[in-house]
Amino acid sequence: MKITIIGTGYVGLVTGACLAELGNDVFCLDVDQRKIDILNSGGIPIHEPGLEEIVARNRAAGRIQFSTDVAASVAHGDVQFIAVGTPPDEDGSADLQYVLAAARNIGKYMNGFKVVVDKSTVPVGTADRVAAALKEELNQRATQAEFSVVSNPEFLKEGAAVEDFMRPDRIVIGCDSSAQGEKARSLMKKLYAPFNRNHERTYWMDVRSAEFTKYAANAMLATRISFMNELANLADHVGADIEAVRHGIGSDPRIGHSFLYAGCGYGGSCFPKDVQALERTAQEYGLNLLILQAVEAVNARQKQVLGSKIQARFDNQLVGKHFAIWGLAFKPNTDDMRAASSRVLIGELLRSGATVAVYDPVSMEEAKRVFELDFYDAPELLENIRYASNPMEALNDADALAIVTEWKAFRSPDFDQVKARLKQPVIFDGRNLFEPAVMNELQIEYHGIGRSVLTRV
Ligand SMILES: NC(=O)C1=CN([C@@H]2O[C@H](COP(=O)(O)OP(=O)(O)OC[C@H]3O[C@@H](n4cnc5c(N)ncnc54)[C@H](O)[C@@H]3O)[C@@H](O)[C@H]2O)C=CC1
Ligand SMILES: O=C(O)[C@H]1O[C@H](OP(=O)(O)OP(=O)(O)OC[C@H]2O[C@@H](n3ccc(=O)[nH]c3=O)[C@H](O)[C@@H]2O)[C@H](O)[C@@H](O)[C@@H]1O
Repeated sequence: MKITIIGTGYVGLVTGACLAELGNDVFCLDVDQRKIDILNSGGIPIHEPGLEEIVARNRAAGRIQFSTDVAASVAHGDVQFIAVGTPPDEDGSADLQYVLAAARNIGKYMNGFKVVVDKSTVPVGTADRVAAALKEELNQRATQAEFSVVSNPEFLKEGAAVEDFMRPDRIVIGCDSSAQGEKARSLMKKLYAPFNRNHERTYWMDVRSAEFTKYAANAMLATRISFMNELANLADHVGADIEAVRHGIGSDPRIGHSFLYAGCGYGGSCFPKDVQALERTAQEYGLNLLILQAVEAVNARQKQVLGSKIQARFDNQLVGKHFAIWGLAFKPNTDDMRAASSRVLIGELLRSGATVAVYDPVSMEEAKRVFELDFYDAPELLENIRYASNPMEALNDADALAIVTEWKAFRSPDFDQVKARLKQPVIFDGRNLFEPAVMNELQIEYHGIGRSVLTRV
């Protein structure tokens, strides 16, 4: 099938590469010449396990091409996927300017029937706006060409994007019931057939429900995390261990084990923005989503939890103190630092007069870019960040270690070395990687999230 993907970011590039891998003829369009140049020279602009190999294999086989040529991209695909960003606007609502610009571009050049697929996460009602933008462009050209706008939200996770796309839990497709909608449905059915032959994992629904499903999923996951984080903070006070509680409740199949990990808050490009956008949608209809307001507030507080624990442990005297930080990305297996908890912690430490040595397996370059933005008002503080060459080296002469991201490489360190390098053996663990009892035996002072068991040496 001939497919065009508009936007070659995380979602667009993974979608394009995976669809090419299944034998489709894929045209990837982006407005960012730099990204297209990287892709055309054999590189990939993001860190995503397994993606580079798939892109290289399909490029060599001539099944995927990258370009900034809008007319050629519209001419290419019978199915046009819109996978551009939908960042938060100033009021938290989803900014649709890129989605609508992509739609207008399709309308400017299309001559025959096109299925236009909203892959981006977009508020309920966006498909109607995309259809209106297409019509407007067609009217301006006095051209009549048929189309159908389909909602096919994406549920992949960064760091596991290829695996998630290739082996989806579910495929949600929203089509309308017009003749064009039926035509679109049969094309989408054909396109997704290799993923689930009997379509046992495809959920067909109306367009608005499909749009809503995406926000409902992210909002539910964010809610579980904030709920557990709030309980973890209570566990710290009452002397319970949130990890034991997590196992205890997760074994109830009505609750399940996934996404119940307490930590130093959720980040990334999606949960924060999608929770906010859903709240704004509700406000447009005069409704307040009270649970989601609390989810956001709890998460904002949770991102400060490591900083607060460190302040308390050092009696609010951080001037001249030095901390090692393991993990900068918002989660493992990505270099993405959007809304990462590390940024809140490092902001707190530096602005309180401390210095830090940071280490992340892949986000070191991204960190330099991001910290310039975070400390635009106090650039002298950038001098107080040292970029370590490996996790152990980051520990040298630090007053404590703080762990923000649960990279595998941090899970079984040589604790003798950890103790030898730190000034004193103190660990603040924002992802509950270690067992308090083991830390106790090792004579390491351990501050987890909701683990209550605290040992002082
Ligand atoms: N990142 C993720 O894990 C997931 C993201 N999503 C959603 O997918 C959408 C895309 O997200 P990402 O891929 O992370 O964004 P991204 O920011 O990585 O990529 C978007 C790309 O679109 C390009 N672009 C913008 N306007 C364009 C236009 N008119 N024509 C062609 N290209 C254009 C940009 O240059 C950029 O390369 C968002 O709505 C997001 O919420 C959904 C599921 C997972
Ligand atoms: O819409 C999106 O873009 C995507 O958002 C999330 O994916 P992602 O943001 O890549 O990462 P997650 O693995 O969901 O983690 C998000 C944040 O939650 C935190 N988290 C996750 C799970 C948990 O139990 N506890 C917890 O604190 C992680 O550390 C991370 O900061 C969803 O999991 C995807 O299904 C969805 O497609």
